[in-house]
Amino acid sequence: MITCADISLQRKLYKQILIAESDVAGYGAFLGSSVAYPGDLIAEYTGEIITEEEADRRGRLYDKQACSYLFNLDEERCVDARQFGNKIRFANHSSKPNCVPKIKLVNGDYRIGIYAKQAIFQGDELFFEYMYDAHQRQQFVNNERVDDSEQDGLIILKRFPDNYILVRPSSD
Ligand SMILES: C[S@@+](CC[C@H](N)C(=O)[O-])C[C@H]1O[C@@H](n2cnc3c(N)ncnc32)[C@H](O)[C@@H]1O
Repeated sequence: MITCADISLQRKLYKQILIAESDVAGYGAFLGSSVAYPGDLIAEYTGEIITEEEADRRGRLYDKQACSYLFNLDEERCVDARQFGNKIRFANHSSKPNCVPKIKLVNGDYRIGIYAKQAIFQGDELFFEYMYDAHQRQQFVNNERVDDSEQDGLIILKRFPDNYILVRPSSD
């Protein structure tokens, strides 16, 4: 569902996010700020806006690698965060997530805000529910992620050396 913009997305009032090894799969995104309250904007899911056709083409490749950064914007367009996304693309899937994505119309553009569903504390891993197909959902359920050297984190991290912090903060 598309809803109207909120000020926090318009003003890019994002929380700090850290990347570290996930508790469930590969790398994950963790809250670096002290706390996020329900409804707070955490981050914006950014990337390349591509057509459904291109998403299908890339999706077949990503399926083979069992690692996808595609996010369906609407029936015709998709956001691919693999090459040009930001840290929130490392957020993993959960059926009981602490975050929820919302598509907002901001100054005529559709943007994807990732919002806190509940109170989230510094060092907590961030999850949202992916809207992938049944086959991929089953892979998550079975935890059948196949490792791929290009998607294992390090190559991507080298491409964006300034954007990533590989130390998980202590939650003490
Ligand atoms: C957007 S990436 C998330 C970051 C990823 N963990 C990484 O290291 O690059 C999405 C991919 O992470 C993996 N993934 C995400 N959530 C998962 C889960 N709950 N169980 C198993 N694999 C998951 C799948 O391979 C999925 O295609």
